[in-house]
Amino acid sequence: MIKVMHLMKKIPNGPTVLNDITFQSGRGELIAVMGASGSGKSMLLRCLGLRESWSGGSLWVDGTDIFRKGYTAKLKLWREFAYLEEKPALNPNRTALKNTLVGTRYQTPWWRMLTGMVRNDDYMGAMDMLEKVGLLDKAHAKSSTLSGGERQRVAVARALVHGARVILADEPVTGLDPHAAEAILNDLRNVCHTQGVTMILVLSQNDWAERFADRILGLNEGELVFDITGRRLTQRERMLL
Ligand SMILES: Nc1ncnc2c1ncn2[C@@H]1O[C@H](COP(=O)(O)OP(=O)(O)OP(=O)(O)O)[C@@H](O)[C@H]1O
Repeated sequence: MIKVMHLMKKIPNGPTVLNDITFQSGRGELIAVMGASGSGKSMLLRCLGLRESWSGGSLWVDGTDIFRKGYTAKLKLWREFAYLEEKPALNPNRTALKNTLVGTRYQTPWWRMLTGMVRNDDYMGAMDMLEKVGLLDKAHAKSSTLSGGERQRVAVARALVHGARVILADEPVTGLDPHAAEAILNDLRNVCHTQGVTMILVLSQNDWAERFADRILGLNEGELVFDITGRRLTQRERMLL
């Protein structure tokens, strides 16, 4: 479904941050990206979400070469690939439910962006999605009262309600207590497997990646040093990070 071929990112007058990254991912996979600080994890996500230009390489989604297809293909990708920052921007005065219903700029009609008006079907869809990410009991809480992890999950629910098929999230559980982090990763994995959504997450802890991800990509100094499926890392692989 997603095929990344020879992705290269060079900062103008600066370093090469990603070099010759090639991998594929299937529908409904949860993929963890691991690597030391500065290895290029955030840049990889930003490049996949087209938040950064590519210096080289090609991106194929469902058989379409995105860079060759021009603006319409990119627009489709911006709609379908949700890039979630470490601290997603939510309206603090709106409830979790309203924030879920009102999407980001590429996903929401202008009148809904301004007014927050919703239809009944949309309302039920958003409640379903909040339930799937384990937040039904917080649906009517103002987002300013939610924890960092809960806000991340509202952002995930919002992306899913607005038709995201791929979610790119940078350290979605960093800073949470281990128990909460594991519960969230469990919810996210269920969403992948039941909704056919692909998630590519930067995860800082090896054991979370090993326990929850279907695949693990390892980055070191901008290079992909391993791409493993369905098993734990070997000692040698750990040393590569
Ligand atoms: N605009 C930029 N100009 C120069 N260097 C940059 C720029 N953006 C990123 N870099 C460099 O690219 C490298 C990778 O950055 P990136 O943020 O992707 O790392 P990371 O693996 O996500 O790190 P961390 O775990 O600390 O967040 C770093 O060395 C960073 O300094």
